[in-house]
Amino acid sequence: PFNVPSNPSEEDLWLILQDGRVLCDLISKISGVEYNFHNLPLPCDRVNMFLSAAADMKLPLFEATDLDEGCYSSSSCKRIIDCLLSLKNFQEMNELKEKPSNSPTDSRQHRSEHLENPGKLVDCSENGTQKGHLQPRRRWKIPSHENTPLTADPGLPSEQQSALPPMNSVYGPDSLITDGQPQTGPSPQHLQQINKKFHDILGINMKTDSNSEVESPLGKNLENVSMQSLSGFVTAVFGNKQQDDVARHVGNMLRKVLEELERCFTSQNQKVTKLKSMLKEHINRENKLASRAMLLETLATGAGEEVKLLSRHLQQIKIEYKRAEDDKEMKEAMIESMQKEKSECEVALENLKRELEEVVKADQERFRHLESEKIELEQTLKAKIHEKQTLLQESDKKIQELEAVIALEMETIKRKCEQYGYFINFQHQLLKDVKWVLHSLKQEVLFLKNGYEEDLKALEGQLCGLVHAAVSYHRVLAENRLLYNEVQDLKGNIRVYCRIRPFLLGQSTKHSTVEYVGENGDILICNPLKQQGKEVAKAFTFNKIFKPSSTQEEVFRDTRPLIRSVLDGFNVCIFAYGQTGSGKTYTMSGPSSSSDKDWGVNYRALNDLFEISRSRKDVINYEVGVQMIEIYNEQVRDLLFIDSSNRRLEIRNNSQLNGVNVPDASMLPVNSTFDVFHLMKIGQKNRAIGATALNERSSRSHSVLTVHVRGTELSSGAILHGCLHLVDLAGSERVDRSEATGDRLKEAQHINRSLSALGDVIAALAQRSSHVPYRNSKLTQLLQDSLGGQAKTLMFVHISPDIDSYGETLSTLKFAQRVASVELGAAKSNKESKELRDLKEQVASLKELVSKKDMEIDRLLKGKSRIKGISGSLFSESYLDMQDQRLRRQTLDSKQ
Ligand SMILES: Nc1ncnc2c1ncn2[C@@H]1O[C@H](COP(=O)(O)OP(=O)(O)OP(=O)(O)O)[C@@H](O)[C@H]1O
Repeated sequence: PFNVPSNPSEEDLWLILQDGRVLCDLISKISGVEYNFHNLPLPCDRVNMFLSAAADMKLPLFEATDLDEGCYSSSSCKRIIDCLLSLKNFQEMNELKEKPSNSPTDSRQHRSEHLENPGKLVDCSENGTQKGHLQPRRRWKIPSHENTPLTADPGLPSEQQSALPPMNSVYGPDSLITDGQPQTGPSPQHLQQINKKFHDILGINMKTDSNSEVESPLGKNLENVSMQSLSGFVTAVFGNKQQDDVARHVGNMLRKVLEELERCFTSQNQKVTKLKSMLKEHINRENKLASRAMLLETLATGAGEEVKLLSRHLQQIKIEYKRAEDDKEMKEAMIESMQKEKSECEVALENLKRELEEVVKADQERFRHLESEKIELEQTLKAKIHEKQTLLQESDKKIQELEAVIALEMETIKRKCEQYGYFINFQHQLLKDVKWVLHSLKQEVLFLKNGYEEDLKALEGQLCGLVHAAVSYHRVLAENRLLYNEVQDLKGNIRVYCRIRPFLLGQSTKHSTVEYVGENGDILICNPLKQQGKEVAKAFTFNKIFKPSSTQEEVFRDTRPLIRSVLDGFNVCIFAYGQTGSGKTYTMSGPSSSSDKDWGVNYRALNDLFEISRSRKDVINYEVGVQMIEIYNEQVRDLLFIDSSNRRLEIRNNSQLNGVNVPDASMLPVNSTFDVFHLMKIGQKNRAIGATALNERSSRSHSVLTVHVRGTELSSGAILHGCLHLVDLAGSERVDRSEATGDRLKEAQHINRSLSALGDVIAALAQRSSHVPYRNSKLTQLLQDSLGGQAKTLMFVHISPDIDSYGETLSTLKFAQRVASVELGAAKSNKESKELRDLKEQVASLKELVSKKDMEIDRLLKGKSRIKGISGSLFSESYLDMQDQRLRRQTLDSKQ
C-alpha cells in the first residue's frame, strides 16, 4: 500500500526505511493517529517521529542509526525487525477486534506466539500473511544445515561477496545468528570438516552414521561432548592395544596433530595476510570513495538534480563504507580470535613439545644409562678376560713347573725304587735269618711250655689244697662262731656288773657305804653311821664289781666279747641301771667332753663293731643302721626324727622284720664311729628338748640306742642279723622317798613299773619259765628279741658310795641281785662244785681250741697270700681271676 517498487532490491528497501515516510504512514495507519510527517523535510526527523509514536504504543524501539547500519549489523537489524513485527502484531490484533477470525484457535495461537515472542523471526518466515513485506528478512532466518549453502550467496553483488568471509572459514555469514543470537562457536559443517581431518590424522576409519559401533565424539557438536564419551572413545581406540602400541599410536597421533596444527597455522596466517591485504584494499577503496565523495560534493553544489543523485550515491558509498567498516571489525575480531586460538595452539604445542622433550629426555637418559652400563659391562668383561688370561698364563707356567717337578720326582722315584730293591733283598735275607731264629725260639717255647705245664699242674694241686683249706677255713670260722657263743653262754647269757661311782667333788669321803669289794664279784654294803652289831652288812654277788677307780677301758673289756657276738648274728642288750646321779650316763656315753680315754660303752662298742666288721670284710659284708628311741611315761618317741612331728611310735613285736621292732622310727645308716657320735649328739639334743627346769629328762626316761647289723657272707651269700641295744635306764630311786606328786609321781610310777617289769622278764628268763611277761611294759616289749633265747644281756648296776644314797644303793643292789642271782645262785651256793670245775675246764679247752683254730686260719691266710704272690708273677691277672672263680665254684660245689 506504500510507495514501494514492485520488485525492490534489498538496498531499495533500506533506502525506503531510511526515508522514514513509509514508517510514518504505516504507524499512522495502524495506530489511527495522523502524523504530519510531510512537513518534516529531513528523513531523520521522520524516523524520530516514527520512533516517538512507537514509544507511545509501547513497542520495542530501535535507534535511528540502526537504519544506517541496516543489514550489515545483525543487532541493528534485529532491533528494527522486532519493532516492525510488534507493529504488525498490533495491527493484527486490531483487525481481530474488528472482525472475528474464521479459525480463532489458529489465529489466537499465532497471536499469542507473537505476543510472547514478538521478535521471533522464524514465525515471520513461516507466516504466509507477511508475503511481499520486507523480503530481505529471509537473509536473517536461522539457517538449517541442509539449506545453508557452503558457498557465497550468488544473489549478492560481487563487491559484497568479496567483503564477506570465505565460506570455509570458521564463522560464515550464515552462522552469525542462531535463534536470534549471534553464534560464537564453530559451525556444524566446520566441525564435520575438523572431525574428518582428525580421523584422517588418526588413521581411524570411523563411521558417523547411527549404526556404527564406535561413534566419534567429534561427530557431534563439541559443546555436547562429555568427558565420559571422550574416555569411552579413547578406551575404544586404545583399549585392546598393548602399552607399547598405545605409546606408539599416541606418539604418531601427536606428531600428526602437530603437523595438522602447523598446517592450520600456516593456512590461518595465509588467510590473515590475505585479509590484511583485503583490508588494505578496502582502505584504499575507502580513500578513493572519500575522494570521490568530495568530488561529488563539489559537483553537487553545481547541479540540484545531480546533487540528489550524488547524495544518493554518497549515501550508497556511506553504506558501503559502513559495511566495509563492519567487515573490517568482523575480520579484526576474527583475526583476534584466530590469534587467540593460535596462542592457545601455540601453548598446546609448547606443552606437547615439552612433553615430547621430556619423553625424549627420559629416553636419552635411559639410553645414556644403558650406554654407561654397557661400557661398565664391557670394562668388567675386559677385566675378567684379562684376569682369566693372566690366570691361564700362570696355570701354564705352573703346569710347566709341575711337569719339571714330576720329571724330577720320577727320577728320584726311580732311584728310590732301585734302593728299595736292594733293601728288599736285604730284608728277605734278614727274614730268612729271623725265621730260623723263630724256629729255634719255638723249640725253646715248647720246652718252656712243657715246664710251665708241669709247674701249673703242681700249682693246681697246691690250689686244690688251698680250696680245701678255704672250705675248711669257712667251716672253722662257723665252728669258731658257735664255740665263741658257747663260751659266752657259759659266761652267762645274763650278766650283771656292778660299778661303784667315786665320791663326787664336795661329798664327804669319810664314810662309804661300800664295806668290801671282792675279786670274784662279792660286795658288802653297810651303813657306817649305824652302831656296830645292830645292823649286819649286806652282801651281794655279781659277775663283776668295778671299783670307783676302774677306768672306762676296764669296764668295757668284759663287754667287748659281746660286740663280737653281735657281728656273729646274736642279739645283745646292755643296760645301765641305777639311781639318778649314780653314773649311768658316765658308763654308757662317758663324760660330756670325753676323749678316747673317757669314751663310754656305747662308743667303744660301736668302735669295736666297725673294727671287727672291717677285719672281716673279705668274708662278710656288714651294713650297720642306727635307731635311737626314748620311752617316757610308757610312750615311745624317736630321738632321730627328721621332721618336726615327733609323734608317738608303735612297737611291733615282729622278729621276722630283722629284729626291727619300731619300724616307724628313723633308721640311719652308719659307716664309722664318727657317724654314730653325730647321731647320738642329735639324739641327746632331742632328748634334752623335753627337759624341764626341775628335772633332767635323762633321769625320767629310758633311752635306747639300737644298732642293727646285717652281714652278708661273700662266699655263700648267707645273711645274718645281729642287734645291739644300748639302754640308759631312767633313775631307779623309789617314789615314796622322793615324795613326788603330780607329774613327777606319774613319771616315777611309770619308771618303777617298767623297771620291775624288766626285772620280772629277766627273772622269768633265768628261771626258764614257760611264760615271760614281755608285754608288761614298753621297755620289755621293745627289747623282747634281745632278752632271752640266744641273746646276751648285760646290766651295769651303778651305786653311789655316799652315805646319803645308802637306801637307794641297797634297793638298787637288791633289784640287780634278783636278776643276777638266778644265774649265779647255784654257783654261789657251791663254788667248789665239780660242775663248775668241769665247765671251767671245758671253757679252757675251748679257748685253747679257738686259739688253735685262729692260728690255723692265720697260717692259711698267709699261705694264700704267698700263693697269690707267686701266681701273680707267673700268670696274668685275668688268668688268676679265672682260676679263682673256678676254685670258688668248686668250693661251692663241695659245700653243696
Ligand atoms: N666312774 C665315775 N668317775 C668319775 N665321775 C663319775 C663316775 N660316774 C659318775 N660320775 C659323775 O657323777 C655325776 C653323775 O653322773 P651321771 O650323770 O652319769 O649319773 P646318772 O646316773 O646318769 O644320772 P641321771 O639318771 O640323772 O642321768 C656326773 O657328774 C659324773 O661325771
